[in-house]
Order: sequence, then C-alpha cells, then structure tokens
Amino acid sequence: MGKMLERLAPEYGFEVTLILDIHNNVNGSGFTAENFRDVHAAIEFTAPDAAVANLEKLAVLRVPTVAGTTGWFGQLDHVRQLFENNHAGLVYSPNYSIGVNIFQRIVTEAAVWMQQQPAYEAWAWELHHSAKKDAPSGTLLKLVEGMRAAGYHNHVDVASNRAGAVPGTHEIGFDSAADTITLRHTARSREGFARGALHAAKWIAANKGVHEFSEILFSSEPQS
Ligand SMILES: NC(=O)C1=CN([C@@H]2O[C@H](COP(=O)(O)OP(=O)(O)OC[C@H]3O[C@@H](n4cnc5c(N)ncnc54)[C@H](OP(=O)(O)O)[C@@H]3O)[C@@H](O)[C@H]2O)C=CC1
Ligand SMILES: O=C(O)C1=N[C@H](C(=O)O)C[C@H](O)C1
Repeated sequence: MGKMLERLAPEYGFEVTLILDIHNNVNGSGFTAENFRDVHAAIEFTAPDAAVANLEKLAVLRVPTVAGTTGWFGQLDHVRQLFENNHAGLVYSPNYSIGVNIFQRIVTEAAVWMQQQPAYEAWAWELHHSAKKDAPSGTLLKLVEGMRAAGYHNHVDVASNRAGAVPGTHEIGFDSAADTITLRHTARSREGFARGALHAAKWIAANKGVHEFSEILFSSEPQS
C-alpha cells in the first residue's frame, strides 16, 4: 500500500516527508519527536504483528493517525485507550474502500431479514493475493461481526483463499432448497483502499477523537 499512498498523496494536498519501513524502523527506532515534528498525519499499513507497537508510538507522539493494517483488532480497546489518554486522533478500519463500507451495510441489512428465515444457511468467503499474511481478512471478520450485531445467530461457514495478485474479493451468501442469494464486492485494484485512507488522513488532521472510518464516511446519512 505504501507506494500507492505515496503516489496519490499529492492529490489530497499531502507532501510525503517520512516513510518508515523495517530498515529504518528497527524496534520502533523511527518514531522520534524529531522525525514527526512537522507531520500532520500518519498512515500505518505494515503487518499484523507490527501494527500495535507502531500505533502505540504514534499515540504517545500525538500524531493524527490512520490505522490500515489488519489482524490486530483484538487489541483495539488498548489502542483506543492510548490515543484517548494522549488526546491524539485515530481513524481505524480493516477496509478504506467506499464500496466495501456500503457493502457492509447491505450485508447487515440482509442479515436482519435472514435471521427470521431458518430455511437459509449462510457462508462468508474472501479471496486475496498470495502475499497476504492474515486469514480470514479483517474485512470478512467485520462483515460477519456486523451480521452478528444485526441479530444473525445461525452458523456462518467462513472460508479464505490466497492466490495470485487478487486485490480483494468478499462474498456473503445465503442458500436454501429453493434459491441462493449471493452478495459480492470485488476490488478492481488497491486504489480505492489508498484513496479512502488519504481521505481519512485529511479528516483526522483537522479533527479529534477515535473513529471507525464508516463514521466519517457516513457522517451525513442519505435521506430516505
Ligand atoms: N484497511 C485497508 O483498507 C487495507 C488494509 N490492508 C492491510 O494493510 C496491511 C499491509 O498490507 P500491504 O501494504 O499489502 O503489505 P506489504 O507487505 O506489501 O507492505 C507492508 C510494508 O510494511 C513494512 N513493515 C513491516 N513491519 C514494519 C515495521 N515494524 N515498521 C515499518 N514498516 C514495516 C514491510 O516491510 P518489508 O516488505 O521489508 O517486510 C512492507 O514494506 C495488511 O495487514 C493488509 O491486510 C491492505 C490493504 C487495504
Ligand atoms: O491484505 C490486503 O490486501 C487487504 N487487506 C484488507 C483485509 O484484510 O480486509 C482489506 C483488503 O481486502 C485488502
């Protein structure tokens, strides 16, 4: 994601002044007050086992932050607390694509209707490139979590595949003896993730608090 963010950042009014990678961030050594002195926002896309340590450092430095890495959300309460205690802004999401965030709402709505229909069984599936480290994807976990929160308590059969260069496909389905409903989001490239993260960076540079990306995206709800 780093290269894509760097390429698109100027379109969002950002100049990229600091890039930390495993070479210049050994044991978190890149997170100095000097390095972050004139930084208006940081975007964190690394690896599931690196994200929390990086986010902790950004909170202490009070840098407005966009958390893009997946696989660490079990520690969200800890990270949230740290940003709140340090009065630092944070936006987090397993998926910064606008389409996926709308897809999440469609899936939640389907779950509300399906929890009253015991004839249907559900599956959740995702497909990503073979370099992806975590499975199931953060997005798929959140989709299923959204179904649960909407009251869907039947079994959901969850599966992941890793192959080639697929940027990210997520599917939720319901099947009965009579018919099948298939809901699918297919990312065409990684650009949508990068654009959403840059939009979030612009927002958190000017605002405070800890927010899930969808709160920002849907802050003005459509009129029905
Ligand atoms: N929220 C969203 O919309 C999206 C989330 N993601 C998630 O973002 C994460 C990163 O994905 P992706 O960009 O594809 O991964 P990549 O592996 O392509 O890039 C991650 C980069 O982070 C570097 N890195 C690893 N550890 C550290 C560290 N401690 N400090 C600084 N840099 C570090 C890696 O270095 P090296 O290569 O040398 O190991 C690598 O350059 C994944 O968890 C993925 O699931 C991805 C796309 C969209
Ligand atoms: O690793 C990826 O590539 C992606 N990861 C995110 C996830 O785990 O949900 C989002 C997107 O699908 C791409």
